[in-house]
Amino acid sequence: MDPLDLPEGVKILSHQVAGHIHSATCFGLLERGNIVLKPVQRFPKGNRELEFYEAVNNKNQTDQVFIDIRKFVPKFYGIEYIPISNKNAKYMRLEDITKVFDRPCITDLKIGKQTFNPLANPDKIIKEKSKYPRLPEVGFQILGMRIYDTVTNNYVQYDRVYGRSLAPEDLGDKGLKLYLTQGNCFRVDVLKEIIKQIKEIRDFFQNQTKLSFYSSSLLVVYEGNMKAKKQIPNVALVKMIDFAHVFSTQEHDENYAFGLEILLKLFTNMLPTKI
Ligand SMILES: Nc1ncnc2c1ncn2[C@@H]1O[C@H](COP(=O)(O)OP(=O)(O)OP(=O)(O)O)[C@@H](O)[C@H]1O
Ligand SMILES: O=P(O)(O)O[C@@H]1[C@H](O)[C@H](O)[C@@H](OP(=O)(O)O)[C@H](OP(=O)(O)O)[C@H]1O
Repeated sequence: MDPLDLPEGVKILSHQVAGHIHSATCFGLLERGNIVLKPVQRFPKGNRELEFYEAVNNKNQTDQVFIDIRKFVPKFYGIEYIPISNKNAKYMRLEDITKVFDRPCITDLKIGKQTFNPLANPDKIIKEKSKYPRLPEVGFQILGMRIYDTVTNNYVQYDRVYGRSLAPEDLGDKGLKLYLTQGNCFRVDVLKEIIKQIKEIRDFFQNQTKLSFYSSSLLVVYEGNMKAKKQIPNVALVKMIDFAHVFSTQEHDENYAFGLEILLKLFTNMLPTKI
C-alpha cells in the first residue's frame, strides 16, 4: 500500500506524538481540516473504541456517566470509509484537540499502573509488564512530548522510548517539567490550568463506578506561542483519548485513579512555593 495515496485534503496527522503512525503496513491517524481521522482498529479493540464514542455521543443517552464524560473526551462526528490504495478503510472522525492553538505543545500520558485489560492472555501480560517494569509504582507513562522552543522557533520531540527510559524519580524534572519549559521559560500559567483540569477528571473518577480504562491516555495540549493572536478559551486543554480497552465494571477504577493522583502530585510539586 502506498501510504501517501490519500484522497484530496487528507494528510498524515502532522502533530502526532504517539500511537500508530500511518505507513505502508499500517492504517494510522490522519487529518482533514479540523478533524482527526482515527482508524477503527482490529476486532475487538476497534469496536470497543467505536462503541465507547457512540455511547458518549448518543443524543438519547440516559446514563449519567456517559453524559458526564463528554466534556473530557474529543467530540465524535461519526465514521467514514476512506479509499486508500484500493481499500476502503473505516475511520472515526474526531475533534482535533490541538487545532485551537497556534503552536500546540503536546504530551500523551498513558494512565494506569496496569496497561493490559482483564481479557489479556499470558503473553500479552508479560509483554505489557516488560515495557516499563516500574509502572506499578508510577501509575503513568510519558508516550510522547512535542514542545515549541521559543528560542529556536522549532518543535522538539520526545518519543515513548525516551519516556520509558526515565527512572520514576526523573519523571518530574526530565519529563513533565521539560514539557512545560520553553527555552528558559517555565509555564506556570499552563501548569495551573493543567492541574485544574486533571482535578476535574479526578473528581469524575471518584464518582463513577461504571467504566474501567486500560491503556488509555490523557492528551495534554497548551499554547506554545505566548504572543498568539488566536482567541483560545484556555491556555491548555486536557482530554482523555484512546478507548480501545474500556470495560464495564461496578467498581471505582482504582488503576486509572492511582495514575491521576501521582500525576497531580508531580504537577503540584512544580508550583512555585509562596514566601
Ligand atoms: N482527538 C485528537 N486530537 C488531536 N490529536 C490526537 C487526537 N487523538 C489522537 N491524537 C494524536 O494521535 C496520537 C495517538 O492517538 P491514540 O492513542 O488514540 O492512537 P493509537 O494508535 O490507538 O495509540 P496506541 O498505539 O498507543 O494504542 C496521540 O498521541 C495524539 O498525538
Ligand atoms: O504503549 P505502546 O508502546 O504504544 O504500545 C502499544 C499500545 O499499548 C497499544 O495499545 C497496544 O495494542 P493493544 O491495544 O492491542 O494492546 C500495542 O500492543 P501490540 O504490540 O500487542 O499491538 C502496544 O504495542
